[in-house]
Amino acid sequence: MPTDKAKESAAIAAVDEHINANVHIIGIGSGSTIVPAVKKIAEMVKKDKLDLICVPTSLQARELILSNGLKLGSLIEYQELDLAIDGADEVDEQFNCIKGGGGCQTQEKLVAICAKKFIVVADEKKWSKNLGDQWKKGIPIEVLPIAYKITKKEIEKQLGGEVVVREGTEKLGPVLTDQANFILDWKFDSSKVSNWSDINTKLKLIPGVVETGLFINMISKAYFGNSEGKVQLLVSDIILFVMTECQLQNPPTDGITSVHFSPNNQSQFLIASSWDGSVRLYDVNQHTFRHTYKHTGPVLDCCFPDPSRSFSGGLDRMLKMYDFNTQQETLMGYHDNAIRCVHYSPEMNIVITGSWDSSVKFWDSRAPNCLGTCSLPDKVYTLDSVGELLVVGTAQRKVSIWDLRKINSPTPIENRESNLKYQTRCIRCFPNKQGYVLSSIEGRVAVEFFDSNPDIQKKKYAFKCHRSKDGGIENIFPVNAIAFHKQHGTFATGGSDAFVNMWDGANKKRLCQFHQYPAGITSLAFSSEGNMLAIASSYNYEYGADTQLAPNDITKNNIFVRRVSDLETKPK
Ligand SMILES: O=C[C@H](O)[C@H](O)[C@H](O)COP(=O)(O)O
Repeated sequence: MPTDKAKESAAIAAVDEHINANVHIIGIGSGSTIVPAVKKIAEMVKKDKLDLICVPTSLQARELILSNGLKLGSLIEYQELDLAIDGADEVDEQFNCIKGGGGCQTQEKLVAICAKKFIVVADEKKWSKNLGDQWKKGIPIEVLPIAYKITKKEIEKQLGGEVVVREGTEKLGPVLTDQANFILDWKFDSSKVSNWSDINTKLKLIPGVVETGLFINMISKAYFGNSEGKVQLLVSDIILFVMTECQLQNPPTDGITSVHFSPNNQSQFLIASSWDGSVRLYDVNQHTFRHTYKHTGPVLDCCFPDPSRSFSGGLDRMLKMYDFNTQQETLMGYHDNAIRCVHYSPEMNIVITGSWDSSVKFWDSRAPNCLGTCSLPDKVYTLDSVGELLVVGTAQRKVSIWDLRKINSPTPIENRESNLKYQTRCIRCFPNKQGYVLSSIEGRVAVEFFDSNPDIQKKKYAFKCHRSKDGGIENIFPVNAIAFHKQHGTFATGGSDAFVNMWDGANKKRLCQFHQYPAGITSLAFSSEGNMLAIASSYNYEYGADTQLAPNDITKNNIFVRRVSDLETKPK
């Protein structure tokens, strides 16, 4: 259902941003939008071993906390909450909010005032210019049962409009709140209201009123999701940024090996190569699939030197160039075994291929012309270049560094061994040309430097990631993908645990973790502007036929395009 998707994306974006190891006591709101938020909180608590106590705003919230295995607290024990996350019936541009459409007010407001931050999650239809533009059911007001007729009369007398006693649907008579009070819904003429704070004060001064569903000046941040999974974030009546996560339609039908945005600040297009033998072109802005071309076997890598041309190679050993404008393909040449890596060096304007035939070849990007070949000690698994430097990772944990200015008579500048004990999976160079990040199949990442000066070499380090603990057993996942954010120098890693982490390598810190994707992450790419991250999620055969252990739905191959913010990608 589109609304469910909208609610879920808002809930997940808020939880992703606010729940971490520094948060210990939180308020849990009521309604339908809070349901995916609590599910996500429970996942994070389990995965990151968070010590979190949840204070409910209603009986529904209490049940939600308990059924998701979270620790329950109460306002009797805790009056200082790190934050509260709750749904809303309407939020206006002044940050006023109506709540209580589902029958809660007093407990919700108590939780909200105890929280240092009050975070609202809702679908985009709840966001309006003025209260009452969207929400037509009136302001919910909790009143003492004995006083309901008096308060109804008094509200109508003082404020005009019409007050309706909220009735149950399956049982005759007024609805009871969690505090066993009645609810009046005050239907007002929004054109006559200019100051919601005054209205709230007037309502609260009427005898018999316990609490109102008007939340004035209480929201710290509000997240609004839409049916495409876009989330808009509202902070003090300014839209700070738009976070988008959309899933591309018509994804590859088998494992996705590589994704790349078109370069030069024209990130409208994205290409993806796959084990299904295809290279697909998508228009990211329009969310449309544009075109595909085929190889005669699985395609293991591709690159996108300009918005109209791609290069690709795979098990059929061929390097192909494809022009999306003319829809013509050119066979550039062959390797003696599968082509595992296809990379474009913008600085040298050449295409570089690495193969399981233990060689790397350099290609003229304009014509089928091989410019040089270099021999490697073993099968090439990964390569990347920055400026004139090329780094190649092969089987047997070998790493060699080459000078791209000498491709006619290539000899390595340096041969190294990976600092990680297990097979190399991915290497990506720092945009500042000082080093590279290398990941292995054993949930670990190494940060390495080119300069052999011992003082610089002292700075290298490695860290564990993409691991989880389950009943005392540590699950360790391959780190398949690395992508640098060129503007901030930070990087993302994607693992077979289906998670994407953002790292600040210089300060040795994790910046954030996105939600878990349906299957392992096989490729990541930032757009050249740094505002989007493409995330390929597909089964990578780590579990062979024993797919019981594999995360979620291994039959799906998906490409997600996430609009990323500075909050997620910039060093703090
Ligand atoms: O009384 C109910 C609460 O105020 C809810 O948080 C509010 O009605 C929004 O609910 P939903 O998330 O189901 O739209």
